[in-house]
Amino acid sequence: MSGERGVNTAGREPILSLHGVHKRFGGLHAVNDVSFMVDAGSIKAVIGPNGAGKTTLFNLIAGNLPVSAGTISFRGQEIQGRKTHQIARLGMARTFQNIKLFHGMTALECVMVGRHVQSRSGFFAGMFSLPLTWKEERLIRARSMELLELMQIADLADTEATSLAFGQQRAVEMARALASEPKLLLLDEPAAGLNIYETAEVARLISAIRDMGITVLLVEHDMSLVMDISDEIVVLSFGAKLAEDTPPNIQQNAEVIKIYLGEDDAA
Ligand SMILES: Nc1ncnc2c1ncn2[C@@H]1O[C@H](COP(=O)(O)OP(=O)(O)OP(=O)(O)O)[C@@H](O)[C@H]1O
Repeated sequence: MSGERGVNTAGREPILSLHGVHKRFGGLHAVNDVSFMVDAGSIKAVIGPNGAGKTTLFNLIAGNLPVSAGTISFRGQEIQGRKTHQIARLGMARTFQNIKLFHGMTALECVMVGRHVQSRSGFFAGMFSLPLTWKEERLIRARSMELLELMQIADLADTEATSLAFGQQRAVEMARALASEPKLLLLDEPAAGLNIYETAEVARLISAIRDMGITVLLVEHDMSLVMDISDEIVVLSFGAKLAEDTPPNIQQNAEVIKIYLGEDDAA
């Protein structure tokens, strides 16, 4: 098959494919006929001005919202219409634009809850504190500590998560998402609210996650982060796909430049 708009799709191995995806909220067409693929092992970014439909698209992919039309295939299975926990069990994890950590839990405990999705006792045991076997508990704790080490916050394992600095909370959230051992990680604005040093650290972490063999799809406003780490970029404008290409080509795309220059907070 030949590629569309600058991207060669021949011989690709998508882990995620969207075909003709629509989302309407009453009269508002928030996502309008969006199609693209995410190659296994790649980092792909979705960018676009405020209100372009990026978060809505993430919510459709992760099952937080039902699609109005179209298909979403993940690891060879159509997932539109499935529940979030069913999609999570297929190997998808996500973080949220607004960090969602549990009050009263340490950083380590937050990551361990993420791990319960994969444990034999399962997600509900994690949520309702049903007893895990001693062996399961020990393995989950050890793996969760490894993830905190990967995120370079192992020394904060016993600190209450919501009392951590913002950048550290993002690292906990990424570790929690990784704890379910996803094949695809969705990151919704991982650099939002971070300073340039924390953003550089997040860029390093995302590349490290990809190097672990995990595919990454991210929504992000920080253009230098997106251009640095992405293999490909999808640009949304008013819910529709405006462009899909490599970072150098997106930077030179006249239509993309136009929508960003027309925006007050263009990067
Ligand atoms: N639950 C909802 N009900 C009605 N309208 C919604 C809902 N969620 C999003 N929208 C609208 O859909 C459009 C797309 O919103 P969305 O949050 O997906 O954009 P975005 O690209 O993620 O924006 P931002 O960069 O500001 O986060 C906006 O006009 C928004 O107001």
